[in-house]
Amino acid sequence: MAKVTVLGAGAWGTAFGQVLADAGNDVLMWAREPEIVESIRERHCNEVRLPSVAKLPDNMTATGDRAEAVKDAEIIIVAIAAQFARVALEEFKGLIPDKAIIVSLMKGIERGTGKRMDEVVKEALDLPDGRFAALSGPNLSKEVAARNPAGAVIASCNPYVALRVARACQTNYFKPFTSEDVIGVEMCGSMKNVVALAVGMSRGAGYGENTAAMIETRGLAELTKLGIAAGAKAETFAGLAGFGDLVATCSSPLSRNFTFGYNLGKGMSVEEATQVSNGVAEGVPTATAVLALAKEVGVSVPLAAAVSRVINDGISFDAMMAELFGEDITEE
Ligand SMILES: NC(=O)C1=CN([C@@H]2O[C@H](COP(=O)(O)OP(=O)(O)OC[C@H]3O[C@@H](n4cnc5c(N)ncnc54)[C@H](OP(=O)(O)O)[C@@H]3O)[C@@H](O)[C@H]2O)C=CC1
Ligand SMILES: O=C(CO)COP(=O)(O)O
Repeated sequence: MAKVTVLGAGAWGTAFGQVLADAGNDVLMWAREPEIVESIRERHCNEVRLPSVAKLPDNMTATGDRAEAVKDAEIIIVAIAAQFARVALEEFKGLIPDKAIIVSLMKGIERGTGKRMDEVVKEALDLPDGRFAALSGPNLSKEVAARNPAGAVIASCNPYVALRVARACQTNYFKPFTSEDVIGVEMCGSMKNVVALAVGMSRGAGYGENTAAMIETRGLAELTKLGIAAGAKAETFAGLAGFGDLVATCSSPLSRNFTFGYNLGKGMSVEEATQVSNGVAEGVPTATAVLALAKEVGVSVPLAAAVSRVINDGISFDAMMAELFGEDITEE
């Protein structure tokens, strides 16, 4: 078993920390707020970000000190809101042990650069490809925290790294699979959030299964096309990180993206929906960020463009659908 550090004690960082602790690792959480550090270290809970868990495992503790957090770590998990990953990780540059493996749990595209989280993490830490892995899948944090059976994909260009991470997080309720398709796993995780926003909007606007199914299907086609153009493998989009996570995120009120979309569909503004959100809705910045990436690789992303119109220009869901439908008849 390994010494594992989790950077970011949000809902998913904490729930995944528990998976790692259940798998027998020594888990050290790093958080920037003293009250979260104190709550995990002294009372074995995270009342702020994961109140559904009454007691975290005893082999899980926390620190607010960056150097202490990573100094002995063999595996370092990054679970920070995607738009802040670069700035947060730059503070750890130079502190990370030479052989440590870095695993990203984040699902987003960086605004301003259009970069995936694998690119952001490697740039921020000056990390070689072979020490990086991305973990993604249908993993609603509250369900994983309740130890409901779940699966995920761990992707790395280095198969030994993927296997090492998989072994470190395998439990009787968490089933990891490995992959070499880092780009595919990253693209699935970030783009499904944009689709979940749109499905949430349709539900909030009062529409039923046909509308949701159309958005999910066309959304999967769009993210597959974009992902392949960015260098991903087609089969990844039919797997846990792709279709699997799309289904979970687009169907559950536990998803912050679905809920954020639902509130927009009911008529809230972006500001109002942000205020009532209980965690980061990564699809909001990603919907716009992905447009830069799509332009760069020459792929049209009508759904992401439409969602970004709702977010940036405040058009309604009905207006968004009217724009998406258009008048042209095209091949599916
Ligand atoms: N929740 C889920 O079900 C799942 C989430 N994910 C992904 O994991 C990532 C994290 O999600 P989750 O934990 O749920 O999100 P939360 O909103 O619960 O937590 C976000 C985390 O990011 C930290 N953070 C934000 N800004 C900074 C900063 N400038 N410096 C340092 N830390 C910062 C927050 O710290 P602070 O508390 O101080 O704000 C917090 O620990 C996201 O990319 C998400 O898409 C993936 C799978 C499942
Ligand atoms: O990624 C997730 C489930 O796999 C969590 O989705 P939200 O970030 O929308 O809560």
